[in-house]
Amino acid sequence: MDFNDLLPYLVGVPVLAAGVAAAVRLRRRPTDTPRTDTRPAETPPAGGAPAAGTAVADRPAAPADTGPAVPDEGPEVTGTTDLLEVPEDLATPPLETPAPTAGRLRRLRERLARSGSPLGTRLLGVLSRDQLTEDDWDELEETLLLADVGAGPTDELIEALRTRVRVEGLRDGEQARAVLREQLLALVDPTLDRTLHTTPTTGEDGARVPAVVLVVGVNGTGKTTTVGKLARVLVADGSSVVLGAADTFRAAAADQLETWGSRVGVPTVRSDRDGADPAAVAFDAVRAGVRDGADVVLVDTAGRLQNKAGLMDELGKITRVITRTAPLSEVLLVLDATTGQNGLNQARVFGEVAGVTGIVLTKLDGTAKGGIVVAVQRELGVPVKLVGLGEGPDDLAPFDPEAFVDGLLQS
Ligand SMILES: Nc1nc2c(ncn2[C@@H]2O[C@H](COP(=O)(O)OP(=O)(O)OP(=O)(O)O)[C@@H](O)[C@H]2O)c(=O)[nH]1
Repeated sequence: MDFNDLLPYLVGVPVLAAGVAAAVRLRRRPTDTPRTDTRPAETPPAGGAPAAGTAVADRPAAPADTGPAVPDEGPEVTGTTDLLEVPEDLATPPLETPAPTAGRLRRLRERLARSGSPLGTRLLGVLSRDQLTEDDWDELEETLLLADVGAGPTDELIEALRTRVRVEGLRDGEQARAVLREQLLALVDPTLDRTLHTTPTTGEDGARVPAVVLVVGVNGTGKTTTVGKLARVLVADGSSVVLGAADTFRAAAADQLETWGSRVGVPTVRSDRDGADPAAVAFDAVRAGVRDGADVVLVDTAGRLQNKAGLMDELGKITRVITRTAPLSEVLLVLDATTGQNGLNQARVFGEVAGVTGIVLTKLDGTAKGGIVVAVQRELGVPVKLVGLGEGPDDLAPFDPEAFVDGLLQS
């Protein structure tokens, strides 16, 4: 799906329809209490036995005790998720209507203006001077490096600008702006495919399989918030969504996710046991998505592991367990735009272990250092697909290179 195609005419009807459908699904298999499984966390179930006592709810529900971890290898794990009965008066909360995504990136202008003089404006200030001296070129270079553009892309841009100034000359500010805009755009690379793959596929047996989006990144970068915002975007687009709260490290993360989902009628598969096996939750979420005929399953993860080997183990296991049921459509790496070089180091590690297909750059509203967009794309060789522009529920925008560069060059 291309978010830029998001239909401005989307209003409450599809949202309400999705919400009602979610509520109906929740009541399809009522049980009096959540299933309880008291087996120890690391004991693999006997062949084909349930993997985890995870629960599905579209609002915070009674804690479900979590069963054992999903065996990484071994017998196939069969349907495991129990559904909680939702009391009638709670089952139909008022649903919100997410804002259309078209044009959201325009908000970047005002957010960037609040967080200081954007990179493009500072560059333009130097480039518009009469007769550029070597000191001016040094200043341009320093500005780019301080904005986290990275050494390689900075050299490229300076070289391209020097050539254009030499060949064309810069007559006035307007021309300087046009040249800078063109060169910044080339650096951000409008040719990269930024489509977010969220279309269901058909399995070998002909069955419909939801698109599965795995969201990874270190803690605090905004993963859970991004999953919640993305669910809203998808619902606005008319897709049915299931959330998987595989960030089992922080119990509140599941509550947070469930709250995001319930606001737009999207169910959340979760465990309330701290430290439950994240792969078990991810597995159950995907199975719930298949069973309910969902279009997309979004899986939130913890990313707290201190070393690369641990991270590789955990993400590897989650991936293997998910792909027993459905292929991964996207692995989105969430990065905090304000963390600069540190964020790049994280990106490198996740890029190596997680097979990242797209980057979500959050907190772009909190920095005028837009250069991180360029640096991280170069570092990982994958495009920035979405950007976070604030803490509001609809502050997630599809990344559009032109709108981004225009935001940087605002006067
Ligand atoms: N300003 C701003 N804040 C954001 C943005 N995205 C997320 N946040 C905030 O960042 C904080 C951390 O977000 P979470 O979604 O909890 O981060 P997380 O990566 O899931 O964290 P863990 O669950 O601890 O791993 C929250 O206060 C969010 O509101 C954004 O685009 N802009």
